[in-house]
Amino acid sequence: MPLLDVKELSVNFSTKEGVHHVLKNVDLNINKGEIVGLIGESGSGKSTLAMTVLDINSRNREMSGNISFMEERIDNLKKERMRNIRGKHIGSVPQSSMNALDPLVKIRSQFFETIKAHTDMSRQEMLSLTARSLEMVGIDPLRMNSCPYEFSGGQRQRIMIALSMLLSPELIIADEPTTALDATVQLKITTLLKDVVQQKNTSMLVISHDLHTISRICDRIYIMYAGRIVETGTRDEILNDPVHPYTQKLLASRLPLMCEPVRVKGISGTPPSTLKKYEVCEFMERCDKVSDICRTVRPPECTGNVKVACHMECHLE
Ligand SMILES: Nc1ncnc2c1ncn2[C@@H]1O[C@H](COP(=O)(O)OP(=O)(O)OP(=O)(O)O)[C@@H](O)[C@H]1O
Ligand code: NI
Repeated sequence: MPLLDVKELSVNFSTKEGVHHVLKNVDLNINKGEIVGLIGESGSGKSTLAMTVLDINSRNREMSGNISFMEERIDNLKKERMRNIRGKHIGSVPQSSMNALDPLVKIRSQFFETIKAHTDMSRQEMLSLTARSLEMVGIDPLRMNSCPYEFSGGQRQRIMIALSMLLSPELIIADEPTTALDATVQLKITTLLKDVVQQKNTSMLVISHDLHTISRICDRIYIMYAGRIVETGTRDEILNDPVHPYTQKLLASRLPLMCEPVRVKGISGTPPSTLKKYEVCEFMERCDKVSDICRTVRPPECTGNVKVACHMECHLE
C-alpha cells in the first residue's frame, strides 16, 4: 500500500460569491522513498491539495473522497490526532515559508517549540538535534541563536527545510520551495531537498508551477489543470514523451536556465473559473488539438491505469 493514498478527492469552497470547485476527483499516491511532483499553473489547486492532506485551511471547505496515510484514514481524524501527525509524521514546507518563521524569535526557540510539541527530549537533546538539523542543510549550528531576519531568503528556506525534517517525518510536503529564489539558489535548494530526503529515507510531495526546475528531482510527476490531474507518469515519460496537450505546452514554455535569454512562450488564454462546473474538458478553450468529441464528451479520468485525461489518446489509435 502507498505511504500516502489520495482517492477521488474533490474539494469545494463555499463563499459569498458562490461555490468554488477547486479539486475534482483527484487520485494521487506516494510510495515509500519516492519524490513525487505536483505541477500546474497558479490557481490550479496544488496548495489546496497540500492543505487538505494536512487538514489546514478547512474553514469553508467541503470535501469528498478519502485520504490514507500509513494505512490509516486521515481525512476524518480528530483535530488533536491530526496535530500529532503534522510535524511528527508529515513535515511541511508551506508556500512562502521563507516568511513563515517568526522574524524576531531565535531559530533555536522555534525549533525547540516543534520538538516540545511532539517529544519529551531534554534540553541537551534538543540542542544537539537542532544543531544536527541545521548542519544538514548547510547552516552553521552556531547561528541557532540568531533570528530569521538576520538570514538571506535562501538561508531562511534552508532553515524551513531543516525545521520540516526535524523529527524525521515519513513524508514531507514542500509547496513551491524554490519559487521566490533566484535561479542559482533554486538549483541549490532543489538539490538540497533531494539530498536530505535521501539521507533521511523519507518521501516527498513537491509542488511547483515550474516543471523545469522541480522535475529534476522527481521520480514521478502529476500534472494538474483546473483542479484535475490531466497526466501522470514517471519523470522520463513526462519530460520525453508528454501526451496531454497541456503537458506539452508546459514543457514548451519552460525557461531555459543556462541559455541566452530568449522570449518565452507562455500558454495563451486563461484558466477556467472555479465558480463554473464543467461537463467537458476544462482545457478545451486553450487547446490547439481540440476536436468535436472534446466539445461533447468528458475525457477519461486519470485514475487507475488511465495516465492521460485526453481524448487525443483515442485519436492516436
Ligand atoms: N478558503 C478558500 N475559499 C475560497 N477559495 C479558495 C480557498 N482556498 C483556495 N481557494 C481557491 O482555490 C483555487 C486554487 O488555489 P490554490 O492556492 O490551491 O492554487 P495553487 O495551484 O496552489 O496556486 P499557486 O501556484 O498560485 O500557489 C484558487 O482559485 C483560490 O482562490
Ligand atoms: Ni499554491
